[in-house]
Amino acid sequence: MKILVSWLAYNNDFDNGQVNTAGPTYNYHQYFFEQEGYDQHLLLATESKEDLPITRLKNKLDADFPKHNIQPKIISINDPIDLKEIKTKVEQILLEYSDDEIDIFFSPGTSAMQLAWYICHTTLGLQTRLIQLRSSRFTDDDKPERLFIDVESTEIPKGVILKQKQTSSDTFEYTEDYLITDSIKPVYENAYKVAQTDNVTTLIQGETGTGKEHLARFIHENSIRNNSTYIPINCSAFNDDLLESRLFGHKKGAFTGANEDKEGIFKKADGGTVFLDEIGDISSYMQQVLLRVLEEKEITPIGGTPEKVDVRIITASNKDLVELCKEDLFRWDLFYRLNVAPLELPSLQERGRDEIEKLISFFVKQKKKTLKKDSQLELTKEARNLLLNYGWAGNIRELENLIERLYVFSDKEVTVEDIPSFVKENNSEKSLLLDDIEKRHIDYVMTLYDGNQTRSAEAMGIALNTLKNKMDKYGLDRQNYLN
Ligand SMILES: Nc1ncnc2c1ncn2[C@@H]1O[C@H](COP(=O)(O)OP(=O)(O)OP(=O)(O)O)[C@@H](O)[C@H]1O
Repeated sequence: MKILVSWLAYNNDFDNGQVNTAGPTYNYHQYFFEQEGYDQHLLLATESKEDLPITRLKNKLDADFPKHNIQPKIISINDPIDLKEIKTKVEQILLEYSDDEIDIFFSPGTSAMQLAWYICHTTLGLQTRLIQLRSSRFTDDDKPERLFIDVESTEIPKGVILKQKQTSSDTFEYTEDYLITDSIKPVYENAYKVAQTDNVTTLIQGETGTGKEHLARFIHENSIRNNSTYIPINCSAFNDDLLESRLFGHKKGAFTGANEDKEGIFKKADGGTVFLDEIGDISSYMQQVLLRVLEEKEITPIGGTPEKVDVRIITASNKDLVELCKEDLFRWDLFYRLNVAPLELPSLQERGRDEIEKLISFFVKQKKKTLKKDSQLELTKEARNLLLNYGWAGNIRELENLIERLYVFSDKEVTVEDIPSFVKENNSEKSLLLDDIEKRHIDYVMTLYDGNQTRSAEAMGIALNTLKNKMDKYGLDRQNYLN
């Protein structure tokens, strides 16, 4: 079936109490309903005084377009600008048509109603399209123009509930535990938005040590669950039996050694957040169990009966889950359920030297405090360069650990001798000549900006001509960087 759904436009669909034939609903029927071949128009109105107008509008449409199937539906809404209430109601309606093609006529309604459409379109994973009309007053041919609102929808679990924000500020606050540099600012900004939307499952992807757990905790702390429990668990550390028991608990006597009832993490975190790290490593059996938990919102302790839980689930993986799905090692349906709000953290290499430098300074200051040192470490230029040229396969964690190690083993001034040999060995393959470093850096930045010399020069803080001259000098060809 092909359905059109829209709200009654209480002001614009009427003119002095009469149906406005230039109004959005009438216009839609006049110009687009038959052309699109709809089977039904679900015309929504809120209770109270709108029941009369909706009948009037339906009668007029029935008379002028007898073939059009119009189904008025009164929806009980206490407050037409209460987003949470409206969203819950329209979500239920849309889910009734989950097998159908649904065109949402976006224009009529309050802004909360429009926002509810938008959220449903982007999060419910249904076959919806958002449509608005440009009034004939603004078109060349005296006919309204139909426009599709181009936003990607994602395939995600049904029943996402937006809880209204309870924090007072619109953006997150920085604390001294975080360093949010340019490249990860957008990730944290998105994570903040994710945090404001309750019950949305998040998948954080990124190499080991890039800060996935850090980000998961940030989401919990900025969510309405921040006063409840947050429990992280590394799924790869357990076999199936142990993981199942850790997550869902067990009853006394469920297996040898189960001498008493034991609560699982999901129960302990009821009302809070569970962070499942290394989710790509769980077996197909556990994938199936987890999928059921996500679908039913209930857990079954080993040897027990199902129990409802209210837990926000954040997951992370340093493996590419799409690749795992393609290789049949991970279930697509579970992937879609987890990947409702994907977040990806870049590696230190991708973040570049500038940010590595900032992270070094950040941890030098932070560790002075946490390790209760009297004086702050200072790195000689050569020592610092060694760190900047290192590969950092272990990302932020490796960098943080190294600064701690330097605090333990070095005097106030850190020289090349203090830098561990694995860092120096990694560096020795690369020349430390300034020209070579500059060449490598230009190569890196040009790759980052796909050969765009203007942006690369800007990023490096040099003139475009200077960049061109240097590229000539080092024999770097712009063509090689174009995609
Ligand atoms: N934005 C940040 N600011 C300051 N420190 C950070 C930031 N992100 C991560 N860290 C620190 O880096 C270390 C590694 O981070 P985290 O444990 O979150 O990485 P991870 O990606 O979860 O690692 P793994 O894949 O091994 O589980 C932690 O000690 C964390 O405190």
